[in-house]
Amino acid sequence: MKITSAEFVMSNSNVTKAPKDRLPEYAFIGRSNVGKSSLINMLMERKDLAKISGKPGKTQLINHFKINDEWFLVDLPGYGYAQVSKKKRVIFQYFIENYFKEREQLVCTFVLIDSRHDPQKIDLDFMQFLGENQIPFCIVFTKADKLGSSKLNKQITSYKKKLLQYWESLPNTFLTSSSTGLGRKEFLEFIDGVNEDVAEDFK
Ligand SMILES: Nc1nc2c(ncn2[C@@H]2O[C@H](COP(=O)(O)OP(=O)(O)OP(=O)(O)O)[C@@H](O)[C@H]2O)c(=O)[nH]1
Ligand SMILES: [Mg+2]
Repeated sequence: MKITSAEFVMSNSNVTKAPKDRLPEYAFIGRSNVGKSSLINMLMERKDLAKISGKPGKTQLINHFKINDEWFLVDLPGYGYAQVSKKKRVIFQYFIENYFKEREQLVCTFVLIDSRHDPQKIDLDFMQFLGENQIPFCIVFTKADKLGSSKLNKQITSYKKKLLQYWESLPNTFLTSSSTGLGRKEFLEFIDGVNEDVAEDFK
């Protein structure tokens, strides 16, 4: 897929106010600081389409980007960031949960996992939530540049093994680095394929 346009449409904290266009939508979610916004910029080949920060908790709203006038990409706040006050955290969870439950256009969710980390309860719980709500998802391993190739392979293999303790089969997985562009082609090809598969439903 060639990216011909990528425009920021709106930010909000209420799914009912999200764009009304009937276009297939892809959401990016994961722990704070895992690299959601960076991955979006890497995919779109734009430096600061989505806002990035070294400090966790940068993205605080549901951000819609319209791509090629054909599909939406959604940057979401991270979960599991302890420094955000408890009250705020509850609100985050509520509007994120609502987004996933209510957004009919959502065709696939990308759950981002830092390649260096072992499986963590919060991510496994989130995947469980998606499964229970019949929301299709893929796993995206991020920051692949931070590990040497043998350590990286070992880490990914053991992550998948652990997942198979909870799931009968593995979802699609992607290995990415926003620093090197690793995984960009496969990722965009995947989205292209899903867009074609769902085209009938969006007519
Ligand atoms: N080396 C390396 N650093 C990365 C990569 N992706 C993200 N980072 C860095 O990780 C930090 C967090 O990146 P963000 O893209 O803001 O992460 P986020 O998941 O959107 O974070 P929140 O919006 O706070 O939830 C930044 O300092 C990025 O530069 C990557 O692939 N490789
Ligand atoms: Mg972000």
